[in-house]
Amino acid sequence: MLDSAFVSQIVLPHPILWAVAAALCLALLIWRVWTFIIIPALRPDEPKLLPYWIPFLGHTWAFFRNPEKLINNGFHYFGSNKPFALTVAGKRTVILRNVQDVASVWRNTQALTIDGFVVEALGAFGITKPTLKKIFTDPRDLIKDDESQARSLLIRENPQKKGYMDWERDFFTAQLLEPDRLRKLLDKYLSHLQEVLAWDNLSPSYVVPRSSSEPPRDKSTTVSLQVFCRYTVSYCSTVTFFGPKLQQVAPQFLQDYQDFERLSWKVFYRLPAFLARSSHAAKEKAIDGLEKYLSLGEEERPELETIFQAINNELTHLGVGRRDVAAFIVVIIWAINNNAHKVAFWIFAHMLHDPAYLNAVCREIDGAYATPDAEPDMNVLLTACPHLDAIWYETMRVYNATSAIRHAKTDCIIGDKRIRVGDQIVAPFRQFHLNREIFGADAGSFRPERFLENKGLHRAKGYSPFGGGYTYCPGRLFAQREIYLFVAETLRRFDLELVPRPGGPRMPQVDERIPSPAAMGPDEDVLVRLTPRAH
Ligand code: HEM
Repeated sequence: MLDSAFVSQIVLPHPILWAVAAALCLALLIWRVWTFIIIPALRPDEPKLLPYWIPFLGHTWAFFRNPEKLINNGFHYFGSNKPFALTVAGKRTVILRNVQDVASVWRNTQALTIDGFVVEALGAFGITKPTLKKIFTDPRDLIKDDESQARSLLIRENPQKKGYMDWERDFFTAQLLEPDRLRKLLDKYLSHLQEVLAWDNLSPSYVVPRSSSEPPRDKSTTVSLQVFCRYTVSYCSTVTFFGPKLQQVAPQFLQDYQDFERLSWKVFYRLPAFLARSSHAAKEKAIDGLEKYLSLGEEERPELETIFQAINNELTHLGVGRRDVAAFIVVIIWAINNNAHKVAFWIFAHMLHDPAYLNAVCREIDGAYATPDAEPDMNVLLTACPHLDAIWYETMRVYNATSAIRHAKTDCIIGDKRIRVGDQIVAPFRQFHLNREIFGADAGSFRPERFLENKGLHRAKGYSPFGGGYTYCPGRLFAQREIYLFVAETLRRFDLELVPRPGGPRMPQVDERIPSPAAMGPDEDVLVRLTPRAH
């Protein structure tokens, strides 16, 4: 029994508070019925909105925290493959589930554009508003003096008078897909790879110091697989595109860039400044280094690749300041590296946990080297290494959380649903990649053999690890070839062995705590012993 004196002391909320609380609950209920039952019934041609409880906030938190889980919830809730909608940061975000709908989004370049997303992403990386305006303006309105007009590709070689961003897209595609240019880039990449994988050049940044209790071994070393992949890929691509001068004028650049890249998701997902201080600081340092490099005269950095030389020149012609140019280029360096080293990590990690598969890949790769000291034959790597192909396709299927993103400039119809101006459209490719109807009942498991059993599977509709439409990754050929070279040169030089871990071997899983706009990272590193191979 409660003490009556105690009961008399309990202060009950004032009746007015009860009334306010009841009115709020009633208003919320009416809002829910109106928004999620009445409106959908009145407007059957609109994408249905996944119900939520807090007006305005909607699905924002869940979308940034774990978009895949939220989207899966939506798929299960509606149980059909029609587009449905979320409310993210106050905007209607339409999610596509049908491969045909994605194809019609890619085709509809009149109504649907990536520009809004580009502005948001570049803004998050610190590029200033005036620059964001300039890159979408007709260049003839910005480049006025005769000398700049005579030198600018945006004026001279741009018959459709595209704004900088659209011009850059075409330029990238021409530079990175043209066979001769691609071959030259890869020749450079290979020479840097050979230099950086030479035994005496292995970097202390990924070598794990030997513990005093470990028996000394003849010529073998333990490395962190994560850092080995991140370092090697970023080093080789940076020297390929910028030459050794960048390292000379900004010796910290590579480290600063990697520090930034590790935390870049915080910038990309626009975490509040107090939660993303270290990532912004690392980004600013990387930009400092690049700015210093760009301030050299052209003759002092002759190895800067045409692609970046042109970006630097054209942005400068438009009147963009050097700091913004440097920030712009750091974003592109991020696009080049951020996915590639994670993909390489998963390929190595799976092979190390499946020795039979590793042996099969080693045998294939040996066939690409005519003699022990020869260069690898790219043609053999690309056409006569089915196990390497299969593990590449499977890694890109399972570990790539990329999406196609578009904004509606005008109303249009996708999958018989009305898309309105201002809507954001998202096609989450991983949902297609894990679709059992396309990849079989075990679509959720990592099994490269599916690509050996069905040789055309990588051409299946719904398999789009490099996106599509007018933003189809222009680096796709370079990416596949650089990773094949990295795998080939590593396996050719070293015997790879898992370092025993407490509890026995464990294949890392995707780190779900860190949201990823593309290739996903592991929840645990893998330690690998490298021993020079006897040929
Ligand atoms: C495994 C590595 C890579 C993956 C998984 C990947 C994936 C992607 C994806 C999914 C997109 C967006 C496509 C879309 O919006 O539809 C993209 C865009 C882009 N990628 Fe890659 N990429 C990789 C490597 C590279 C490399 C090595 C380069 C350059 C050498 C590169 C340059 C770019 C650029 C410049 C864009 C922007 C395209 C635009 O907005 O028009 N990527 N990439």
